Amino acid sequence: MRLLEVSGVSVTFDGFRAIDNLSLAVEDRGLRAVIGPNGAGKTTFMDIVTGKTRPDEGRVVWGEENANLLKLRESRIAQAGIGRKFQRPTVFEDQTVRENLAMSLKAPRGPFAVLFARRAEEGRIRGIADEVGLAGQLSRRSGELSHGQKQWLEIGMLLAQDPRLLLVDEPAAGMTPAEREHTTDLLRRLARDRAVVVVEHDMDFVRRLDCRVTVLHEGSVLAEGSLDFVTSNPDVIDVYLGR
Ligand SMILES: Nc1ncnc2c1ncn2[C@@H]1O[C@H](COP(=O)(O)OP(=O)(O)OP(=O)(O)O)[C@@H](O)[C@H]1O
Repeated sequence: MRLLEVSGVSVTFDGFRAIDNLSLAVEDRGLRAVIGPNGAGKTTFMDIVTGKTRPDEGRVVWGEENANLLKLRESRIAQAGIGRKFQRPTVFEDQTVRENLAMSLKAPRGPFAVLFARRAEEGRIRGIADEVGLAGQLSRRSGELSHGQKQWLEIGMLLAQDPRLLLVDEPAAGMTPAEREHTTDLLRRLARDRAVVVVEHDMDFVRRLDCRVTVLHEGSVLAEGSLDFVTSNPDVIDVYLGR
């Protein structure tokens, strides 16, 4: 099923067209990599989807009901199921891994929910920690984690909100080879039952993701397909790889 559809979107900053008639669709499951040269519009694309930037024209529709995301505030879009992972981790360093995850879980409502909430919450926290590979780190102060572990914790914090679409900005940056491998496995696993869109510069990392690739250039889609397909496209070689 089609989860997100961006069509004919344009954004102009001070007369400069950062996004130019961009159309791009994302299915409800699976991984997608978005690549492209500096200034291609990758960050602005994510800003539009998350409601941070409003386009001048075009449509952005979401979910079964084709909800118009352009009418929703940022907080509403997050609640609708779009989670965004920025490049630098923003975990609470003085809190433990468990406390960081607990804060991100949806607050249970109602008097009966509260009675059972603690045990259920611990189960969720353990489940998420397991999923991102931090099961042995729950009691550690987050500030002591490695850079990669902080990134995984932040992904865990997003998972606590059950997103249907995860937008992940340059996850491999600053990671050791072992951390990259773990991150690739994690993203691929997460994409089994949700949509995961990864913006990434590192071609080796993209290759290991082994997924459909969208190449952006000057604010629109230049090519789309497997990595081998797009990297053999002469236009892509010209604007991105050949330099
Ligand atoms: N708020 C803004 N005001 C003015 N220009 C902007 C603004 N945001 C982005 N731009 C410009 O829009 C273009 C697209 O930027 P964007 O950050 O989306 O590209 P990118 O593909 O993410 O690049 P990078 O790979 O360097 O992160 C760039 O030329 C940038 O300078």
